[in-house]
Amino acid sequence: MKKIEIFDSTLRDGAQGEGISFSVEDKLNIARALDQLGVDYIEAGNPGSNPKDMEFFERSKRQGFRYARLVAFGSTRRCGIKVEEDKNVRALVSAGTSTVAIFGKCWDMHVTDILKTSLEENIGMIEETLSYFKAHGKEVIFDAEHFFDGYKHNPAYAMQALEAAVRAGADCLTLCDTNGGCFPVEIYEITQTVCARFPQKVGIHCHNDMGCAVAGSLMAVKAGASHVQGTYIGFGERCGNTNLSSLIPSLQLKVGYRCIPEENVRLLTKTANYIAEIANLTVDHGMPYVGKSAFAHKGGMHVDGVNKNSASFEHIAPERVGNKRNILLSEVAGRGAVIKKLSHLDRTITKDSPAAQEIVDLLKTMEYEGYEFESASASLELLVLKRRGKFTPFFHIEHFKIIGEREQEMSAPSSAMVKIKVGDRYEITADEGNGPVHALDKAMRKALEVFYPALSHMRLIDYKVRVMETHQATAAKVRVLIESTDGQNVWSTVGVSTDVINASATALTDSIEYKLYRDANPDR
Ligand SMILES: CC(=O)SCCNC(=O)CCNC(=O)[C@H](O)C(C)(C)COP(=O)(O)OP(=O)(O)OC[C@H]1O[C@@H](n2cnc3c(N)ncnc32)[C@H](O)[C@@H]1OP(=O)(O)O
Ligand SMILES: CC(=O)C(=O)O
Repeated sequence: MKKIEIFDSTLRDGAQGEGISFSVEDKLNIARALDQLGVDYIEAGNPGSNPKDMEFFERSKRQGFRYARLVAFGSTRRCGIKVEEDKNVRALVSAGTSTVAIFGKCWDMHVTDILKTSLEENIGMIEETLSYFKAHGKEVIFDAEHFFDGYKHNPAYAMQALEAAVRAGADCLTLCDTNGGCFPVEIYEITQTVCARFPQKVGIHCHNDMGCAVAGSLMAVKAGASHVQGTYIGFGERCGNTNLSSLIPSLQLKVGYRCIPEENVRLLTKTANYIAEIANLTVDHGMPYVGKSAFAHKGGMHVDGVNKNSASFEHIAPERVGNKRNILLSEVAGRGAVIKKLSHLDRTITKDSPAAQEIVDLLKTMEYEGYEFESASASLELLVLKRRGKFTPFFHIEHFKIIGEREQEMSAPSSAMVKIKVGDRYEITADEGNGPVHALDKAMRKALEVFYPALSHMRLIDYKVRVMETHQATAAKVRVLIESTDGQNVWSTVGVSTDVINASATALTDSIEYKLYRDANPDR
């Protein structure tokens, strides 16, 4: 099984992504997670750039890594000075890593227009800087910046830059599609030419400006590259970098290369969510392999197919990458989906029983009226239980009244009064809140906690209102989606009405009923 080295730059190129700002602690936590996953290199920053990166390298000297080597990143020396006079070079040495990644110019236009120096001087900058690090006993990865664009404009000069790196003893020649504008087929052809010319290890570093970074990297591997750089969930400068959480399983599960230890492949999804959490992002639902929707099936025929043979609509088993299958119920579902998702509520329902068709019809009618059950499965379960006569109400709301004030200075501008019935007992309570829904939520729970103390552990974590039929302006129907938790489980409910308070009351009632039902039926 051929080994492909994985070089993760989440902490360096990833930190160049808009909106990303890691603390030193964040960086240490991400580095540990990447090491646990088993990547070969963690490019952790640019010590000449800022004190945070320098502190990271200082603190990581006390940190042992099992699989990964830490890499400090920086450029070739500045023009017209000696290597040892360059403060970025000195910072790289003091970072103390055994591996450095040094980027150097390979596109003649960059030498003349950006560095504003001669083509010969740039070749000297590459050779002297890399030689300096080799003399300091470092493993040196040469990041051949803009290599593909440079090669397309002046192939002889781009090759001269690589030759300079080879003369200096570079351990790896990483070809960069810095502007992310090359087609995968160009990357394939040019990488193949480089691999044929140089016996050294060849690497690839792609940016995603055409949405082709993973494709370009896969093509480079096919052409002979054995070292791939990227960021773990793809964020980085501009449109980001090769997404390693897509690339690793593609190479390892489909082509048979070894990128990370086999037993760690199932950590891919967990690692993606962990890094996203630290970066204050959510993993894009549609992200290949690790996204929430990567194995979500919604179309009725797809769900039917997956029920019969999961390979019919899944390119790999989700568990292999630590993800899971999700069946979504909506107006595009069929009986197969209903059975898969809801038969645990009533074991007498089979695909051919009239009840299955009744539920499908109900679902489609209610979605036509504005409900959306895909993100409110708790409401759907309650609906089915009620229709099947398997639900005994825990309470009944006799009525409620909301009073709102426009006073700016009031601490709680809304109040709610609620009368509920539990068995043959009544409870009337009132409470106030920041707005009418908040006040209603508090008043309802205050009344119900008298009978069901466990409700004190429950709270709302998300509240969304979507206006439908906007052309009807303030008379339009609204859909309210509520997400609740009791610290152990999370569930979602929905309400629809032309009155936002009524829609909220429906979603709130479902949310409380669902909690009480789950507590009373723990094995359900
Ligand atoms: C393709 C890539 O992603 S490369 C990495 C890019 N990453 C970053 O830039 C993040 C870290 N950068 C920084 O913190 C700062 O840019 C620093 C500290 C490195 C430099 O800051 P400053 O000295 O103020 O320079 P500034 O950022 O304005 O300009 C970059 C300088 O580097 C030079 N430079 C760019 N690439 C190279 C190179 N490969 N080799 C040598 N010098 C280079 C530029 O010519 C320019 O030099 P000049 O100031 O003489 O015109
Ligand atoms: C080195 C690097 O980050 C690039 O060329 O894109």
